[in-house]
Amino acid sequence: MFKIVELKYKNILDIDYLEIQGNKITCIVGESGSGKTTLLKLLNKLISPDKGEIYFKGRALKDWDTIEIRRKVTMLPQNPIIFNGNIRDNLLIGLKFSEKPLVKDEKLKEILELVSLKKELDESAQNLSGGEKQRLAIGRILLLDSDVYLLDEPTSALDEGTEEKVMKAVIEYIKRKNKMLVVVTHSKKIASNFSERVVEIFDGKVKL
Ligand SMILES: Nc1ncnc2c1ncn2[C@@H]1O[C@H](COP(=O)(O)OP(=O)(O)OP(=O)(O)O)[C@@H](O)[C@H]1O
Repeated sequence: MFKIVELKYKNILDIDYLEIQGNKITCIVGESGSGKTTLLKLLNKLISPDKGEIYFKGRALKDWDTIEIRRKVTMLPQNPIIFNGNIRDNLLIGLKFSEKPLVKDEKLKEILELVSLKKELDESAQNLSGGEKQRLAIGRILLLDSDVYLLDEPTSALDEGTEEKVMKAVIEYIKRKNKMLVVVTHSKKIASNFSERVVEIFDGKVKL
């Protein structure tokens, strides 16, 4: 679904060729500062390559309308924003921003259960723990029903058991809906247990 050809971005990334298939769960691993987040931002057209081309569904990203691409490809940043208001507001805000139809509480409760967040929709989101906020943010983007999800260390604040449970549920959900998933993770366990392909970035290059 993504194809990267002779890409250079500042002195951060230098990728000769990389294909990321749509029907596989892909994990991106590599040491801190190697360029993983930068790669996700390029795929989401938040930044553009200095040289080379990225293709999405066979068409160069530069030829895609930015708004169209963001509707299809959703990136969850490492430190997602939690807005003032309650859990319901925080789940619905992504749909509001992207002008998609809102959903009923029943659906919101389903999503909370999926991300193992045992909280009421009326509870304030500001008091949630770091790991709970991460799960709320995962729930928020799952509601968007995008074609592709790019998750940047989505479960880094969770204990190992919860991390596994949440990743398993998210992956099942994404597979069931035929979506594409790319996850940046530091967890070797997540990469080995859940990914169908591991891409290692080392000093801005894809390690072969
Ligand atoms: N806009 C920018 N301008 C200059 N340097 C940048 C920019 N963005 C990131 N960098 C640098 O590029 C390198 C790669 O950053 P990136 O965030 O992609 O790494 P990462 O692999 O995701 O790291 P981590 O695992 O710590 O999140 C880092 O050295 C970072 O400081």
